[in-house]
Amino acid sequence: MTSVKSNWNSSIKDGEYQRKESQFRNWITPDGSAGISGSGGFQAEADRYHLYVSLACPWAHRTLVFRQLKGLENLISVSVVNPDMHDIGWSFKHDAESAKLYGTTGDDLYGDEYIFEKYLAQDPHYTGVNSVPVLWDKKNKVIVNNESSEIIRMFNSAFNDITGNTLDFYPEHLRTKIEEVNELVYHKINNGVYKSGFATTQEAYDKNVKELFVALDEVEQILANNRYLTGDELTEADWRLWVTLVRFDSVYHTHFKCNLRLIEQYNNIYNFMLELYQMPNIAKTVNEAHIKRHYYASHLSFNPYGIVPITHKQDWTELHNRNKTFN
Ligand SMILES: N[C@@H](CCC(=O)N[C@@H](CS)C(=O)NCC(=O)O)C(=O)O
Repeated sequence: MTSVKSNWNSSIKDGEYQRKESQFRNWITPDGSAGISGSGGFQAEADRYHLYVSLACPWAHRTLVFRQLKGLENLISVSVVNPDMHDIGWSFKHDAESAKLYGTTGDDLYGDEYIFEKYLAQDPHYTGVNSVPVLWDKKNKVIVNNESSEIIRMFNSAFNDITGNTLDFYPEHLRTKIEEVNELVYHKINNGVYKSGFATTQEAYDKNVKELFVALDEVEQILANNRYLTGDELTEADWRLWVTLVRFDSVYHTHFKCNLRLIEQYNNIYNFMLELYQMPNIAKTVNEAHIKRHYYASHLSFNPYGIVPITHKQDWTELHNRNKTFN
């Protein structure tokens, strides 16, 4: 059928997981001028752009969160892949049951079967990673961008004139601080859980899992003294951490062997997680069944029977203590 291979095993070097660079780096801008990278021609418009996501993927999750925060729900449409990802990557397998359980939609725009078809449509010789999220231009039928850290920055400001939503999660005066926190959170936590879980040597696992928990201790301390990671304003840095937190106790702790502690055991981090979860329209971006099914049933080399464990229930709607601590 295809020579496309989508497998985390192909990204291992010296026992350690190496995340590959995203290749499509165009920017949507208010007037269609070129952004920080890539080419111009992608003007912010209602109903022109589309997101392809998995609800399991923390990187894709960031883009869904920003779609909500910035009031883009009616402007940017979404398709959700099937949680099971095997050799040829994300599929659009979809029926009434998967829709109900995992929120799948199929490729409701083009009827493709796999995500890789989007990439091959851009370049029949494409050999990069067939990842989600994909930000798609419905007008020109091209991929705009497949790097979530950039997609959230576009969403943060490019559509402001259309939506009138001027909330700013990357404010000028906090940028240095945000970048500093992102650096720690990305390498040691967001990607740290993957580097722990995908390690194929004891050394690589030991190193990464230790660094992960040192970083979590550091974050716990920051959140003891500050409501949010960069002070008293909620920024992209917080949301970038949060997508990993909501997957931690049910997946990373067990599946990726990040089991020194649960997030529930960190007073500040856990309450911070609850506070963000309870913000308007955010809870609906979390699909626990899709998350668990993806990780446990897709990485069969280290969970060969694809058994999805029961994980103990947490009530994320319970009262958090952040208002009391910081008023
Ligand atoms: N740099 C990308 C990373 C996205 C990514 O790694 N997505 C994973 C799912 S969590 C994926 O689709 N992987 C497919 C593959 O590795 O073949 C971003 O942040 O947007």
